Amino acid sequence: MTLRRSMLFVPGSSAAMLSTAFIFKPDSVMFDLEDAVSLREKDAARLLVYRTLKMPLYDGIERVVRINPLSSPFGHDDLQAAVRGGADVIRLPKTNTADEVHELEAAVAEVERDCGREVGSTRLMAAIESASGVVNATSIATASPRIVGIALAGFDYVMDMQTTRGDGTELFYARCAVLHAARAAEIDAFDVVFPDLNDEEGFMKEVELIKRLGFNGKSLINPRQIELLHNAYAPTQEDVDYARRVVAAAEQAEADGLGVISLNGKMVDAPVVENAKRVLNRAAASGLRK
Ligand SMILES: CC(=O)SCCNC(=O)CCNC(=O)[C@H](O)C(C)(C)COP(=O)(O)OP(=O)(O)OC[C@H]1O[C@@H](n2cnc3c(N)ncnc32)[C@H](O)[C@@H]1OP(=O)(O)O
Ligand SMILES: O=C([O-])CC(=O)C(=O)O
Ligand SMILES: [Mg+2]
Repeated sequence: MTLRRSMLFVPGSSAAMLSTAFIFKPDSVMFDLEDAVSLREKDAARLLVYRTLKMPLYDGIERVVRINPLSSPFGHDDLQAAVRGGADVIRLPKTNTADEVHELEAAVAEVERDCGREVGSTRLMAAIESASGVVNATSIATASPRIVGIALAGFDYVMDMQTTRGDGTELFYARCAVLHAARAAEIDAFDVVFPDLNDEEGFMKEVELIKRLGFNGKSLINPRQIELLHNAYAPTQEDVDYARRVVAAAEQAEADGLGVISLNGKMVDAPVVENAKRVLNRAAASGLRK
């Protein structure tokens, strides 16, 4: 089971953060060349990220690079550095249409061919940051077999919608649309960044909501948020005990030739058993909640 609960943004212009972020053990690290980097620092950041990718610091952590849009003066240079550096995933920001993914896919294949990397080995991710992106989420999610996930990017999205971040009501439709597009395409779905580092309660409330909706995880901006997020996604001992009882009861029912059965007054049928197995797999992959 590949866990993608936490995707930690690391500004590509910060040599200090680039050389230490692995310590915090996010599931994925995202070296940013886009909005965390000022115009003056774009070239230096690209070089720093390339050098970081070439170092063996991030073994066991998925390395994502957020490039600038291909229509910007930086996008193609960013892509060269990221693909040649050996990034696992390229994250395209501000994705509005499937055609932008097709354009990225073709550009990545060309760099892969040029640098001798296996064609198809670089994965893609699209960030959806506008009303058009949300409306086109399904075609974006299915635009390329290289796409491993789509992410909702809340800050640009609320700007486009002429509103601001609040209690989550403003993101409700977009979250559901992005999530359904991802699930229909059988790829991962990532929720927005939570900006207030001191509001732990607000962060946890948001995490509970997106976990309940079905997101795989969130983009994060600060290492303090990683442990909280991983812990919230980990099953409890109680969840695991119950899941084991469900699986054992289902195996007994199967041996007895029964379909649906009841366990302590609760119906157990195929999807319930499937869910119990998922809980056990997740516990094996992530450990139990502390
Ligand atoms: C809308 C968007 O596009 S969001 C995506 C773009 N934004 C980003 O990439 C921002 C990433 N995050 C950051 O730069 C920082 O966390 C900030 C600016 C938000 C807050 O910074 P600080 O107030 O210094 O955070 P904090 O006090 O928690 O930092 C503690 C330590 O963690 C480090 N740290 C903080 N954030 C990160 C990070 N994202 N990656 C790696 N290390 C980090 C700090 O450098 C500091 O290290 P030190 O103790 O060795 O000095
Ligand atoms: O991609 C993200 O998660 C962050 C971002 O750019 C936004 O919220 O606009
Ligand atoms: Mg953005």
